[in-house]
Order: sequence, then C-alpha cells, then structure tokens
Amino acid sequence: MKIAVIGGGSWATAIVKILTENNDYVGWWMRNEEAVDHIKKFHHNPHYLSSVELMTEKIDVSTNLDHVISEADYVIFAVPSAFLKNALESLTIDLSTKTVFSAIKGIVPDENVIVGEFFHQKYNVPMENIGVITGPCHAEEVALERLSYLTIAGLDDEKVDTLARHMESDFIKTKKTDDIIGTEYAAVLKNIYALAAGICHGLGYGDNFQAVLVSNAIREMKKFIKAVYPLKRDINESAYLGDLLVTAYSQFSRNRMFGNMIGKGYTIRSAKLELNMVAEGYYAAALIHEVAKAKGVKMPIAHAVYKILYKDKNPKKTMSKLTDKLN
Ligand SMILES: NC(=O)C1=CN([C@@H]2O[C@H](COP(=O)(O)OP(=O)(O)OC[C@H]3O[C@@H](n4cnc5c(N)ncnc54)[C@H](O)[C@@H]3O)[C@@H](O)[C@H]2O)C=CC1
Ligand SMILES: O=C(CO)COP(=O)(O)O
Repeated sequence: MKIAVIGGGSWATAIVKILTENNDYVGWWMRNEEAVDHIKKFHHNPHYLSSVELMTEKIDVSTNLDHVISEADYVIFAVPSAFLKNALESLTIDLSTKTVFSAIKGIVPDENVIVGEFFHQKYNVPMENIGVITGPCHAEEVALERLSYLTIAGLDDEKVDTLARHMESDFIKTKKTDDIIGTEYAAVLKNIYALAAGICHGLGYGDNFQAVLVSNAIREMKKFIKAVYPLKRDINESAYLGDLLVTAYSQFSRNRMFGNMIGKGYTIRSAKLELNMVAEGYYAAALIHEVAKAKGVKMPIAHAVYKILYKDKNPKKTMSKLTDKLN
C-alpha cells in the first residue's frame, strides 16, 4: 500500500518521519520547490523540524500534487486549515477514489466545516473513505522519538486498522475509534483552550488557575461535541482530554505560545510575525463562535478568546470577567 503526505510544515514532516519507519514508499507533496531540492540533496526539511534526518531513499518528494496523489492509495493531509483550499488548487485528478485522512486540527475557512466534512462535500470522498489522525502529539517530540500515542478515527474499521499498522513504530502507539466527527472537533477546540491558557499565563495567572481553566475547558468541549455529534464517548480519552492537556501545558504548543504573547500585550499581527508558525486556534475561535451560536451552545472560554482576538477586547478585563463564570 502506498501512502502520501500533503504539506511541508512541522506536522507533515513528522508524519513522513513516522511513516518511513515502517514503509518503503512515502509520497510527499509540498509547495516550496527549493525545500524539495534541499530535502533531496541534504535529507532535511530546511524550514521545519530541520534536525530530523529523513530517509529520502523511501520518499518521493515533489511539488506536483497530481503526481503525488495519483501514486497513493491513502492520502494524509497535514497543511494548516487556512491554506488547505490554496494547496488543493493545482489538483486536477479525482480524489474520490482515494482514502483520505486528515491530520489537520482546524476548520476550513469560508466553509465552516471540519476537514473530513469538507472532503466529503467538496471532493465527493465517501465518508467510509475518510479518517482522522489525532491525539496528543507534538511534531517536535516525534523528531526526538519520544513515545507518543496517535488516535486514528474512521468509519471503516479495516482502513483505520491498516493506517494504524503503518504508523506504529518503537515511538508511536496507535488507538482506534469510530468517533470521526467528535475527535476532529475536539482537536479544533483544544487549540482555542490552549490559546486561553497561554493568554492567562501571559497575564500572570498561575498554575492554580490554569487547572481550573482546563477543567472547565474539558466540560465545555464535552457539551459542544455532544451538541454537534451525539455519540457514546469517554471525553477523558487521550484524543480529547489528552490533546487538551498537552496543548495547554506543553512548551512546544504554538497555540499556547501565541496566547502567551497576546496576554503579554503583543498585537495579533506582531504575535503572528513572532511565532512564524500557524496557531490554528486563532482561526478556529472565529469559526467555532459561529457554529456554537447556530447550535445554541454556551461556551464562555471560547467566547472570551473570540472577543479578545476578533472584537479587540482587553485581555485582562475579559479574562477577569471569565473567572467569575468558572467553577
Ligand atoms: N505541529 C504539530 O505538532 C502538530 C500540528 N498539527 C496540525 O497540523 C496542521 C499543520 O500544522 P503545522 O505543520 O504545525 O504547521 P507549520 O506552521 O509547521 O507549517 C505551516 C505550513 O504552511 C505553509 N504555508 C505558510 N503560509 C502559506 C500560504 N500562504 N499558503 C499555503 N501554505 C502556506 C508552510 O509552507 C508550511 O508548510 C495544523 O492543522 C496543525 O494543527 C497536528 C498535530 C501536531
Ligand atoms: O496538536 C498539537 C499537539 O497534539 C499541536 O498543537 P499546537 O499547534 O498548539 O502546537
């Protein structure tokens, strides 16, 4: 079976590393021609996770999306949600015959749908051929080969099983679930809560308060997911609570870093420039705000983040008001 990875950032690079542990062929698309040449020549991605030595003898890296996708049976998307449509612009071949996994933890702009739904609605990929790769896993720790758990979600057990087997290695364990929508939304929401944790850290709140914030966040997440996709699930599993915890507390979290800068008084523009990586929670805050409104779900933490990022509300005052709503 042939697997391809779409994206040139940290997570795509980490997934390519994971796959080459266990597979002799990995297709890899990225838009940057110079990065492709650099990888072929020096076996490192020059811009992301550049410490990782890539097994290029197993990697077919190219800027030609049609080529990479046509060669593959399974296609894993790992570009930030904000650039997904842009990345797909050069695709002229049919995607609906492929098995498509999303490793993206975001919502597609303008469409207001999660990535799996986007491929189903816009590219006619049957829901049985769609899956999600999620779980508490920072690319930087994959680079260091630190033990990490990934959750593979999908409606077709065999496809989920197949991908899980191809991703397992000494440092990757996989878990499987059929909660394809719930795990995707959890991954989107935890970014907003990590941003909130970062803002509070930047404002000077300590560990005592962070614990209260995160324990409220998991309940808020549970309420939202139940409203959009009711299903029997244990919110304490690592794809939900685990991912929230790692993103809210890890030094590697982009969302937490971004929030921390906002809490410290950076403007959004300067925080974006300084981070130089994508904090998905920034985009998700606006889109989840719309979904929550449409579904009538009250989400005080996500709403506070939305007001700070999009309504120019003062972080200190907004978070102070939020503290009265937590328990
Ligand atoms: N980095 C991580 O540890 C993890 C990331 N993810 C998810 O993976 C997805 C990708 O994130 P990362 O790899 O971390 O992002 P990143 O910040 O490392 O990479 C950004 C990528 O976007 C591309 N890009 C930047 N501007 C662009 C533009 N205007 N048009 C098209 N492409 C552009 C860059 O070339 C680069 O390939 C996100 O949804 C993220 O939530 C999921 C799990 C872990
Ligand atoms: O999803 C992640 C870890 O599971 C990565 O989170 P950040 O994008 O905040 O770094």
